[in-house]
Amino acid sequence: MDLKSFTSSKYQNLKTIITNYDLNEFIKLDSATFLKLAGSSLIGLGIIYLFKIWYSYRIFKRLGVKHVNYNFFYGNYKELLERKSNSNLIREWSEKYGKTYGYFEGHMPILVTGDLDIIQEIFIKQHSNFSAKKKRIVAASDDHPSVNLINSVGLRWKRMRNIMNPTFSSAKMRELSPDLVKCTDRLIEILENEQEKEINITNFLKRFTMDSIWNCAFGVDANIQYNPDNEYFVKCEKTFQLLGKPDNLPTLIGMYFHEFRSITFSIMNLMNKFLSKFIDMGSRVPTFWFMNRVFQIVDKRKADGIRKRDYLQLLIDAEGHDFKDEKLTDKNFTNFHIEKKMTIDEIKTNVTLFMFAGYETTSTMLSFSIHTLAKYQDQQKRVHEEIKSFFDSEPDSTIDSDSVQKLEYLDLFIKEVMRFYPIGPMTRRCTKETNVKGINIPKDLVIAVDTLSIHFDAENWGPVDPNEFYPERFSKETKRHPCAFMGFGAGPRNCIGMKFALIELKIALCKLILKYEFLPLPEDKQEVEIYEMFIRTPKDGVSATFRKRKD
Ligand code: HEM
Repeated sequence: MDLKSFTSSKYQNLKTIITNYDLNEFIKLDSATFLKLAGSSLIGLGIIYLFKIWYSYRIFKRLGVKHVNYNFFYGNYKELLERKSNSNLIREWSEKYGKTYGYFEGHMPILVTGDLDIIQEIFIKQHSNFSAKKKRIVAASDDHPSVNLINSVGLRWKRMRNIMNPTFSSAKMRELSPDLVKCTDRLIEILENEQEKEINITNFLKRFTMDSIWNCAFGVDANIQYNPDNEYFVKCEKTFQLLGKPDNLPTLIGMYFHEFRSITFSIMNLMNKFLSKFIDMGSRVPTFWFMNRVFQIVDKRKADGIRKRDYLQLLIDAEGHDFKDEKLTDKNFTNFHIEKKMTIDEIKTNVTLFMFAGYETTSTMLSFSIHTLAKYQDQQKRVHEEIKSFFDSEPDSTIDSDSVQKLEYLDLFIKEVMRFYPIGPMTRRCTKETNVKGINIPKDLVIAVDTLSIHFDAENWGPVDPNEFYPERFSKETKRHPCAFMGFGAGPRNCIGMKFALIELKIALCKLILKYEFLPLPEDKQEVEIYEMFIRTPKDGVSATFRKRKD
């Protein structure tokens, strides 16, 4: 008997007992008997929950898949929390257990895989059966009104993605390009005073990225780069530092009792609503400040009726009422009519997502790019030569979203940086039981991709040693597996902001490299220490010394 039928038969028995019980007798119970009854019910529930935990730990045995040794209740959290990078630990496990195996976060099983064919099945060929991602530690239920694109499931995800895809088209990028150039010019100007001394350039790149997002996504020019104490920057940066730290009760509940993640979220939401009546939550909790600020921008834009040609406007144009997503069934996504509409809650939560998904990722990739230019001086020379000769020989071309896309070597360089420094494991959650290459993946099982192993596997990236920085390996002539490069994920649910991120990176790098030369790194700065909370970032930022070019 499986767990579902076991629980259902127990439930039926309980129902019969309760139905046959005489209510008058129940009312007559004295308090001692009542306490006994309540106590035994609690013990009963505890036993059922313990049984559920025990049963969860057996999953990989049932699937015929190896798993990492675990402790009851903690699962593998002890090892995970001790490490600065989950990706590194997962890579070590892969060396020991093979390409596909399991581990446990608390008692939540995670199936890890570095097998490209399995990934292709899950991320591309059968993606509608894996239409969810791993839930955040404290997260709304899948059908909550405030769920955004990253956390949405099934047809709701499909509807939102259909609406949001055109907001990242080449035409849209052309419109956003002047703002990106403006923000880059500010960065160049500020760096002028920092020449010929070692600085932590990550701090400057972070402010640049945030400036770009406030301008391009929300239409707000908040003077972030010129003032390090700018409220917009400080509050948003704090939001990222606080997210997901395992030192508060809601996070601990979410980690060890993953079934209660949504309930914890709802309780926190209710508490926030209640407390907001008495205290200014925005001034105490940076995340609330940020959300409130963005929500005000949306409300004001709607109330004023002013139209802007930006990301937010496209979402506002898709506003609709009284529509429903069909439930995900066993057919694939293409058989459904999907409304191109979003509720106002969805608009707010998705415009906020631009910051959550685009800020740390882009500033981190920019930091790693600068580190690589300084570390590999021959690469810097090549990239510089290409940019210089392109813009010298095409005097009419200015640095914008179109021209930077014509620089072939710069493109290879950025991809190789992203191969070297992938942002971390990416996940899918199974939404319908599916057999993938002989493994019968049950509904709700989370699958995590071991990106680090894939990106450094000689089978995927040879013949030149994958530990060598070699951008030419990305040249069009060399055919690779479609899932070998996971820098922006894979399949229809890959990174929606990829085009925006690449253009931003390219505009910034073109301008920086044309103006400044990054000097070789001292011996002790050759390697960057990685820290991984949500994504793999340089722990203490990236150091750089640069000077104005004479040529
Ligand atoms: C260099 C910068 C960036 C990197 C390396 C990056 C990387 C990624 C990766 C690896 C994923 C997961 C893909 C998958 O699971 O298959 C992802 C998803 C996503 N990214 Fe990015 N990203 C970057 C910039 C951005 C920007 C600027 C935005 C702005 C909106 C953005 C928005 C998103 C969203 C919304 C998703 C979820 C898509 C979905 O679930 O449908 N990203 N990104």
